[in-house]
Amino acid sequence: MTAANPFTTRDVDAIDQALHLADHAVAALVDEAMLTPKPGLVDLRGAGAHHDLSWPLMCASACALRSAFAQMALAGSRIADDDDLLRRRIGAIGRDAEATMMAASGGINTHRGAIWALGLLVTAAAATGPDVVRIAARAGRLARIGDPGAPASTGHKGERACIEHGVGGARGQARAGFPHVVGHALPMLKLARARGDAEHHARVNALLAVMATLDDTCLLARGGKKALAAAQDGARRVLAAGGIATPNGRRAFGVLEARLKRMHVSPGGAADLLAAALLLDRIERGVAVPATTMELD
Ligand SMILES: CC(C)(COP(=O)(O)OP(=O)(O)OC[C@H]1O[C@@H](n2cnc3c(N)ncnc32)[C@H](O[C@H]2O[C@H](COP(=O)(O)OP(=O)(O)OP(=O)(O)O)[C@@H](O)[C@H]2O)[C@@H]1O)[C@@H](O)C(=O)NCCC(=O)NCCS
Ligand SMILES: Nc1ncnc2[nH]cnc12
Repeated sequence: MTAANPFTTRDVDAIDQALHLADHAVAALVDEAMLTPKPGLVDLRGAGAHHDLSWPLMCASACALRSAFAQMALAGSRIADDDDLLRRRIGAIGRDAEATMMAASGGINTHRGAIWALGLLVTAAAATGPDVVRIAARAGRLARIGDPGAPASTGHKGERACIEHGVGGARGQARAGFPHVVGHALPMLKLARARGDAEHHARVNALLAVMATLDDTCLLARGGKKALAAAQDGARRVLAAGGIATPNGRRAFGVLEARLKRMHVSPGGAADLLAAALLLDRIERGVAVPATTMELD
C-alpha cells in the first residue's frame, strides 16, 4: 500500500516556480558581485572601498539566501488574496534571511539591502508573471504596507542617513515601485545592448545609470552629501562620454573610481538595485537557470 501524496499538482508547480525565482535571485546577486569593473564596490579585482568584503564572500552570502528567496516566492503565490498577511510573512522571512546572511558572512553586512529589494521582487513575481512593470508595481504595493512584526527602528546606518539627509533610502525606493530599476537600469541595459556594448559593459552602464541619480544611503552614511555628489556627478560624466565601452568613458570611469577610493565610499545601494535589475531582466527574458546555481543547496 502506498501513502497518499499530500501535494496537489498546484502545490508542486508553486514550489517549482519558487525555486526557479530563487535561483534567478541568487544568479543575479552572483552576477552583480562578479561584474568588473565597479567603482568603489567589491569586484573581481578586489574589495573597492570596503575592508571586510571580497567577491567569494559576496557569492557565499548570495548562495546562503536561496532558501529565503524561495520561501518568499512561495508565500507570494500562496497568500495571493491577503496582502497584510503576506507582508507580515515576508517580513519575518526577511529578518530570518538577514540572520542567515550574517551567519554566512561572519557578521558582515553583505546583502541587507539586496534581501529587501530582491525579496520583495520575487514575492511579487510569483503572483504576477514575467511582466517587469507589474512585478515592480506589486512589490511597491507590498513595501507600502506596514509590518507590525518589524521593530519601530532598525538603528541601521541607512535609517540614520535617511533622517539626517531627508531621503527615502531603500524603503523609499521600494515604496515608489523601484523607479531606478524600471526607469534607469533596465532601459540602459537595453539601450547599451542595442548599440552593441559587450554584456559586461552594458551592465556597468546600467549601474552608472542608477548611481547618477540615486540617493544611496551607503554613500551618505559613509561620506555625507559630498560623497553622494561625487558618485552622482562621476557616473553622469561616464555616461555622457558614451559609457564604459568608449575610451573617453573609460577615462571618466577611472576618475570616478579614484575619487570614491580616496573618499573610502561605495555605492552599495546602487549595486543592490543593479542586482534587482538583473533579476527582472532574467525573468523578462526567460533566461535558463544555469546548472551551477541549481545545485548550490
Ligand atoms: C528596509 C531595510 C533594508 C532596512 O533599511 P535601513 O535603512 O534601516 O538599513 P540599512 O541596512 O542601513 O540600509 C539599507 C541598505 O539598502 C541599500 N540601499 C542604500 N540606499 C538605497 C537606495 N536609495 N535604494 C535602495 N537600496 C539602498 C544599502 O545596501 C548596501 O549597502 C550595504 C553595505 O553597506 P556598508 O556601509 O558597507 O555596511 P554597514 O554594515 O551598513 O556599515 P559598516 O559597519 O560596514 O561601515 C550592503 O549590505 C548593500 O546591500 C543599504 O545598506 C531592511 O533591512 C528591513 O527593514 N528588513 C526587514 C525585513 C523585511 O521587512 N523584509 C521584507 C521582505 S524582503
Ligand atoms: N559588489 C558590492 N560591493 C560592496 N557592497 C555591495 N553591496 C551589494 N553589492 C556590493
